Amino acid sequence: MQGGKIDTGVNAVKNKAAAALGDMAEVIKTGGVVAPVFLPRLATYLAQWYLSLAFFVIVTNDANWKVFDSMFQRTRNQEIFEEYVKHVRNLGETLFELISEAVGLRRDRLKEAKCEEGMLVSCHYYPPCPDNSDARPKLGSVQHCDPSFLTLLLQDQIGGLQVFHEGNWVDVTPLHGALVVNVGDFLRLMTNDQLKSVVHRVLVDRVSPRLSVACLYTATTSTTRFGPLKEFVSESNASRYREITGKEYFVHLLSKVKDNTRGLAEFEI
Ligand SMILES: O=C(O)CCC(=O)C(=O)O
Ligand SMILES: [Fe+2]
Repeated sequence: MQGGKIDTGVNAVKNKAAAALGDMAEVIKTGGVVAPVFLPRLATYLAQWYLSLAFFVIVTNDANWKVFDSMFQRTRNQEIFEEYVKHVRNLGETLFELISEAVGLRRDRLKEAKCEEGMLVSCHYYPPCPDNSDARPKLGSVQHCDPSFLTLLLQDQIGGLQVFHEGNWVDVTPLHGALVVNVGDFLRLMTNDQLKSVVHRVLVDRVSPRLSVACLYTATTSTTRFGPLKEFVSESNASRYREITGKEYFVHLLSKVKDNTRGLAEFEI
């Protein structure tokens, strides 16, 4: 993806996020498919005076674009958003092909298995938190694995994203013009644990607000059943998960607001 496109996306989001978030309540009332899935979870964890907002839009087909219409006509941000998502989808297609080959599958196998169909675009605005009265990390997003096959994340230059690696929280330092790509729970399920979903969280800055746009390839609205692909199951390597629909996974996830680092555990055999 060209750096210019990403810059355009970041700037558009920076300029318009506050307005879009301001309209969020109305969009939720009128939009139908907007799913503020993280809000209860964030509310549970945020410091008492600290508030983080996120809005979620499912982009699966033309009908759902109506939600973008309703949101971005107000903010005149629609074109840039659509263009950004188009570029992310192009990149995503290539990534799914590369990942398929990397795990020994046919190039188009993950596409064929419908990993690319649904997308959840999650725009985050994290206000700063100047409180240093104690040493506890100030969380903008609690630790979690993504409810996705794959997530393509655009973060601004503030930093704060961390992944849990070998017992430590490691900073994912922003790299100008780069997207962060991470494996989510659904790809872990499909590959029968060959690919692992990554545990991550977001710390807020003391001074500056932070913005990010996460595009999650996911199965939110799908009635399709997903389970370990037959290529990853054999006599010596039994299926570790039962088949689930996206809906089942999300219902379970929302019931576990305090800990979704192992959202898949529920579906283990
Ligand atoms: O804001 C970020 O950098 C990460 C957001 C995130 O983890 C998510 O949307 O799942
Ligand atoms: Fe995430």
